[in-house]
Amino acid sequence: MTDTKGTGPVLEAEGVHLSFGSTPALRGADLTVERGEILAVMGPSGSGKSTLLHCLAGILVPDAGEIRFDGRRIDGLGESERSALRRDRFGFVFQFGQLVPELTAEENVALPLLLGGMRRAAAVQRARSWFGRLGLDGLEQRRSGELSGGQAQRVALARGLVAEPEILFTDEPTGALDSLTGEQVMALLVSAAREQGTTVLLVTHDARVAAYADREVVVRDGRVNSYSSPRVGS
Ligand SMILES: Nc1ncnc2c1ncn2[C@@H]1O[C@H](COP(=O)(O)OP(=O)(O)OP(=O)(O)O)[C@@H](O)[C@H]1O
Repeated sequence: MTDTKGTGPVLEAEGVHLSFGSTPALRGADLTVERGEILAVMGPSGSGKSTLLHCLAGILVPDAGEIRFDGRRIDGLGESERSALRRDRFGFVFQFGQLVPELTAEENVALPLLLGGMRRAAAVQRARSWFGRLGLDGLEQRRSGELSGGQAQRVALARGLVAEPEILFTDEPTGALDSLTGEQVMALLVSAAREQGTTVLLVTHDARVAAYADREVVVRDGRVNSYSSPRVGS
């Protein structure tokens, strides 16, 4: 599938509408995401940020409009194709790391590789290489209940990036952390994503979190209606 990788925008939403029953969540959302950029999606509570992220990631299917990944429409794909796309090309980190409690930290990180068909020994070895990088040395065998919030979120970050996804989708990744720990997680997220050229879509309320992005957009009433200038030097 990588032969479809082009040079245009990596992800686009055009005229996307989605309602939950009679509640309109997206009302003609347009967004273009450039390859390799770190984009913060901001906006008030209930404005449609998470719904937009879920449409772009192929989790939700819009009622109308188009979603394109690498120039190819994904909104018309069936559930199994969208699920393969999410597994093979995308990574995810949410507010509460959502580690599998029965698995050790290193098994959690290895999970996307195992789901992608990598042999267990190779997957665990690759997962382990993330622990030093994220300041998690010695925690490989812990289960999620034995980790602090910041440690668990760094494990979730390693899991989101271990398969070198083209896009990392992340929704309030530091929302459950105190501000210092949140800043550390953001700094690690940004440096790891840049190192491997992963595009990041970052939904957040928090201007301090958005400050790590190259660019910010604001969602209001289901539309992406305000663009800030790209940061100098980005
Ligand atoms: N599963 C759902 N069922 C019904 N309504 C929903 C559902 N998910 C979202 N909504 C509604 O859609 C609208 C947009 O929600 P969304 O979660 O995308 O907003 P948000 O900007 O991410 O909000 P927040 O910042 O509070 O997380 C809101 O009115 C919300 O109540």
